[in-house]
Order: sequence, then structure tokens, then C-alpha cells
Amino acid sequence: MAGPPVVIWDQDVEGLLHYRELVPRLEEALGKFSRRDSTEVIQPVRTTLTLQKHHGFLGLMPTYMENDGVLCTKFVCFYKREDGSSLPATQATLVLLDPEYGNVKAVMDGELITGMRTAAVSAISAKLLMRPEAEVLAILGTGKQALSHYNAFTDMFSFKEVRVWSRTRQKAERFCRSVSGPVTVCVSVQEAVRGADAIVTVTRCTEPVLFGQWVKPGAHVAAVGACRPDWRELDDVLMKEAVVYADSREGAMAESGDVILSGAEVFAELGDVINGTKTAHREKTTVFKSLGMGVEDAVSAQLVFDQWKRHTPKL
Ligand SMILES: NC(=O)c1ccc[n+]([C@@H]2O[C@H](COP(=O)([O-])OP(=O)(O)OC[C@H]3O[C@@H](n4cnc5c(N)ncnc54)[C@H](O)[C@@H]3O)[C@@H](O)[C@H]2O)c1
Ligand SMILES: O=C(O)[C@@H]1CCCCN1
Repeated sequence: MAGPPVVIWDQDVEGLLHYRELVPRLEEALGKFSRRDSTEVIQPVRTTLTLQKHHGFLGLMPTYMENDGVLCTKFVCFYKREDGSSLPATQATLVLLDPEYGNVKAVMDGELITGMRTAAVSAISAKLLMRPEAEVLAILGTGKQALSHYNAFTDMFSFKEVRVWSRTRQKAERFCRSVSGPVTVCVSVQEAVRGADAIVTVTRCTEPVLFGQWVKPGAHVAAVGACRPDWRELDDVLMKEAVVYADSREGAMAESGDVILSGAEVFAELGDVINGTKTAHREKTTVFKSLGMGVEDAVSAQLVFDQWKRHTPKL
């Protein structure tokens, strides 16, 4: 009989997860996912239940990595919150199982993991698709993902300027105070993205907030919000002019309003570029449409668990 699962919660996760270890694991996982070899990764498109009364959704994200012996699922609730609501916009929990016995080994808080793995994958997209001489980063949105993206992007690249836009100046200024480096507050999206080499969209909006006519040709856009088939962050012009990459082609075709409603073609998955089977069009305007994948959570949870065991010698 297996023992009870360990519970690894927010502050413990914080001390155990670092971009320097996470990024290479995610790069490897994205490559494995795109090979579609069922002994490497089995990861269906997220199952989503509608929580109509609460204007939200429950996403179930199981993943099995047979060769690595990793079995994991994430439960993530996300909501269409009114501005000013004190309730959280997303809540995530990860469950790591033993694939042979079937018991739960660990239950983990998914907030920081979701923030860090999403930002790390966006930063990987920039590593692959952004022009090497990039100087200006613009972040649209000032919530949890904005913060993790600021941390991951400034950790991995040396931008001369980081700009941020939020619908209220107050939120943008609060964001500036929460980060460790200099940030320019912009009063409009247009001002924030003018001449930017990299743009991260991390909003909860459901209508386009970033328009192609404002985007510098050759810029790289990591589009992280709008994870429902009828939600948008980017307009049709941008979606059609850019070369579009996704984490999962099936995920993008099922869940991304920006892809589905614009009719844009997904040129490749990030894993295809990592595997060398598709080109990284750095010279063109590129969009990475991120929906979030279970395999990203699985490798992150395994990393946290491995670190936790290392720091808990009695096990
Ligand atoms: N792709 C992924 O893997 C992934 C993972 C987690 C979250 N997300 C998505 O990323 C987005 C941001 O998540 P978060 O956790 O940072 O949320 P958050 O609530 O912490 O922050 C959301 C930000 O969007 C702003 N905002 C809200 N409505 C807006 C609107 N109509 N127009 C412009 N800005 C608006 C808020 O002011 C805030 O700055 C959400 O859409 C979430 O579902 C994606
Ligand atoms: O992959 C995730 O964790 C997120 C949660 C919120 C909605 C979109 N996808």
C-alpha cells in the first residue's frame, strides 16, 4: 500500500523551481511532444467543462510520458472576471502519479508552476523566433503572467527597454514597483508596441487588443491570453500577416479564437522548430500562440518533485 501523497504548496514550489533548470526540460518536452511518439508523450487536447453559473471553465490536462515514467494531470479553473473582482482569474492544482501503481505521489499548488512554465515557453519561442538584435520588449497586461513573463524574458535576454501597458495607469505603476528592473509605463497599446521587437500579450481580454498595423515588421509576438475559441487578443491583420507557431496544433485549432476566427494557418509547433523539421522565420513577423500544454506541467511537476526529494533526505 503506497503512502499518502506529499503536498508541495506555493512557498515550497517557489524555492524549488528555477528557470535555468526548467527551460531545458521544457525545450526537450516540446520536441518530444511534436514527434507524436506515444512512448514519449501522450497528451490529449485539454478537456474543458463550462462552469456557467460562475462564468468560468475547468480544464483537465492529463499527460503520460512513458519513457520518462511521468504521469501527471493538472486541474485548472479559469474565469471571465469583472474588473475589480477580488476573486482569482485562474487557479491550478497539479497531481503527480506513479504510473505503475497508480497512486498519487504528490499534490502541488499550480499557480507558480503555471506562471513559470508559461513564461518559460514564451521565452523559448522568443529564443527561436525573435531577431537576435532585439532591444525593446512590450508587455500588454500587468497580472500574474505579466510578472512571470517579465522575469523569464529579462532573465534570458538583454533588452535595452521594457515597456508595459495596462488599462489603468495605476495597475501599470503597481507592476513597475513589483519588478526588479526599469520599466516604461505606456498609456496606450500603440505607444507600448511602437518599434518593439518582442511583444507579450498576457491579458484577459476577449476582443483584439493588439492590431497588426501597429506591429513592427519582423517583430515576435508571444500571445498567451484568449484561450477560448471565441476569445481574441490579436486582430485578423496580424494573424494573417505573421507566420504563426503554436505549442500544439490541435490545441490551437480547438481553443484559439485568434487562430480559428482569423482563419490563419498554424505553420508549425515550437517542437517542430526544436526538432529541426520546420523553419524558424526570424526575419518575418512571427506569432507564437500559446494555449498551455499538460506536458509542460508534467515536466515542471516532476522537476519540483525531484528537487523536493533532494531537499528532503529522509525519503
Ligand atoms: N497560454 C497559457 O498557457 C496560459 C496560462 C495561464 C494563463 N493564461 C491566460 O493568460 C491571461 C493572463 O493570465 P493572468 O493569470 O496573468 O491573469 P490576471 O488576471 O492576473 O491578469 C490579467 C491582466 O489582463 C488585464 N485585463 C483584463 N481584462 C482586460 C481587457 N478586456 N483588456 C485588456 N486587459 C485586460 C488585467 O487588468 C490584468 O492586467 C489569461 O487570459 C489567462 O487565461 C494562459
Ligand atoms: O495551460 C494553462 O494552464 C492555461 C490555464 C488558463 C487557460 C489557458 N491555459
